[in-house]
Amino acid sequence: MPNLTNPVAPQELLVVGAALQTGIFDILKQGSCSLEELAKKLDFDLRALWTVNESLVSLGYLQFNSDKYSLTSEAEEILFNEQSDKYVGYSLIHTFNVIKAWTTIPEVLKTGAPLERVRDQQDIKGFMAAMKKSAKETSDDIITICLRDLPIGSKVLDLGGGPLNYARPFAAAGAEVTVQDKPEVCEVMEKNLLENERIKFVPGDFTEEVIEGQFDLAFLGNICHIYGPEGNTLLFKRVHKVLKPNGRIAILDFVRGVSKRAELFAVNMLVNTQTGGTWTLQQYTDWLKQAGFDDIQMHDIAGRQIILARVIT
Ligand SMILES: C[S@@+](CC[C@H](N)C(=O)[O-])C[C@H]1O[C@@H](n2cnc3c(N)ncnc32)[C@H](O)[C@@H]1O
Repeated sequence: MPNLTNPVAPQELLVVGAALQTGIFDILKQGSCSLEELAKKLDFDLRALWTVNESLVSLGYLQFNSDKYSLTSEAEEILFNEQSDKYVGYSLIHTFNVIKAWTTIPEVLKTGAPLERVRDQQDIKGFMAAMKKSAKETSDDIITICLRDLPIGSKVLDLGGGPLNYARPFAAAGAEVTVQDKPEVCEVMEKNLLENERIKFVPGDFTEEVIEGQFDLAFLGNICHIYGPEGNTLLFKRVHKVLKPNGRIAILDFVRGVSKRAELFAVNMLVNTQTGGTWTLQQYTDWLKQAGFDDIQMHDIAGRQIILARVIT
């Protein structure tokens, strides 16, 4: 019986995460395969694949009938049925990658820098799915707070908004949304836009430049934890330049000293980024003021904080 929440079985998470990351489940979703067919499609070692597959059979994710492996109905539900309460889907790849990264803490403690890792398309898919899952329950409240008192049709810049978790509800609320994200993310996510969605993708690294414009609101959702004090101050200054007089900046993140998750989440940033971490309200206030913002307010939404500030005119 699959049980991904069983805390005494991290091995289950690791073997299922690896099978999802490497595409074993994706191929079996298309139809059943013999060991040899599956090994050929994925270019895998037979003994290794047999060992992993048999462990997945014992855990209830795969079944083996008439010399072929296929997904069990429970695995289909957990991994592929977005309507199910049990759905975990590709976000599991992200969990798998987080675990891999956290095992490097001993090395990172010595060097202070994350270990080099190459991320493939499957990793990006996993990351996007995890972001979607975490935004699902809170996006409506966040959009309401951000757009409060702004006119319908406001221009919104969503920095790092590639996963579309907030861009979509902003657009549905009547805003005209521009998303700036990394080119590789834009390439994957632009294909998911629906016809007539008022969202424009602009590929580009915002640590180099922020797209020009005159925006009513700049939304920085879960990006300030990726960068350090210097990077965030610079980013806020760049954002200030592309906002209208009286324009608003909204920062969504775990604020250190307020969110119960901030300290532990900072470890994830330690093992994955050069300068990232979680920051206090005082730090955000100082950086925002240095960049020319004032009227700073903070709201709590389900354990995350949203900080709003206004361009001083
Ligand atoms: C943690 S995700 C947050 C996604 C979304 N804003 C949300 O809150 O669900 C960070 C996003 O910022 C993007 N990002 C990070 N650094 C960036 C940079 N320097 N330039 C452009 N995009 C960046 C990533 O590609 C990713 O899509």
